[in-house]
Amino acid sequence: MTRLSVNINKIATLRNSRGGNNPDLIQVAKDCERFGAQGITVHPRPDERHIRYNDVFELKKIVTTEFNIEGNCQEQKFIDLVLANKPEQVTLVPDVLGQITSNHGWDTITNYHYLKDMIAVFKEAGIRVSIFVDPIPAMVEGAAKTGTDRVELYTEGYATHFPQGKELAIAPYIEAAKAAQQAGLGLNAGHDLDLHNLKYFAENIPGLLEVSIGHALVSDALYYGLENTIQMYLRQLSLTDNA
Ligand SMILES: CC(=O)[C@@H](O)[C@H](O)COP(=O)(O)O
Ligand SMILES: NCC(=O)COP(=O)(O)O
Repeated sequence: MTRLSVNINKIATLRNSRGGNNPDLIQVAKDCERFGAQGITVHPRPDERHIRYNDVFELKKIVTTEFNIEGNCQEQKFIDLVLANKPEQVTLVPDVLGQITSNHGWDTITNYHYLKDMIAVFKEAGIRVSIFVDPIPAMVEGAAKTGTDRVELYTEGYATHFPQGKELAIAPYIEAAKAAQQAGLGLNAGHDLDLHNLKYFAENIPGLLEVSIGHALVSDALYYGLENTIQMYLRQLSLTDNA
């Protein structure tokens, strides 16, 4: 079954909005795991708008499932943070400063040499590496040459087009997933996955190992409660006969 990694960025957004420690990010991470989350994902950004660099050190002490740190390795502070905490996985995302959120994957062809060197640093430290890519087979094939362990398919396009036609929305992702399988890459996915579109995605994408979900899950938890929401997402994944 595809694993669910809960991205807790938006818990940190709420915490930071009042300057205190409510909600307590560390306690929420512990509870997410207790409620069934199979991983915790954070995406510390240079402006620390939500996850702070110090949060990562505290989370490393308590995460017992899989810790996935996402971010832009073009920032030395991010590299140092990951190497100091050695999470189970690092996901490299080509954000530029000031982006409201992540909105594109790596060009793994033009960035081949840079990614190959960067990935080697993290793998030398014993950290599994995933790189964020658009659902383009050539980008997946390019990723395979960099030595990465996995790719994470950027799923905003799927989520945006899903309501208009799920078959068309998922088509590029199936092709990209097949390219990952042919290249021997592990496959993750994330961004804007939610309770409406998750099951169809997971049951049609071959070899999907992990989804990381945050924004919609935390928003849903406002209505359904965090424990119930995590289990609703897990049910969407367990109901799928993963392709
Ligand atoms: C890489 C990606 O799509 C998400 O993991 C990202 O972490 C979302 O970041 P925000 O929570 O800052 O929108
Ligand atoms: N890598 C995707 C992620 O961690 C969460 O993305 P979102 O669900 O907040 O859009």
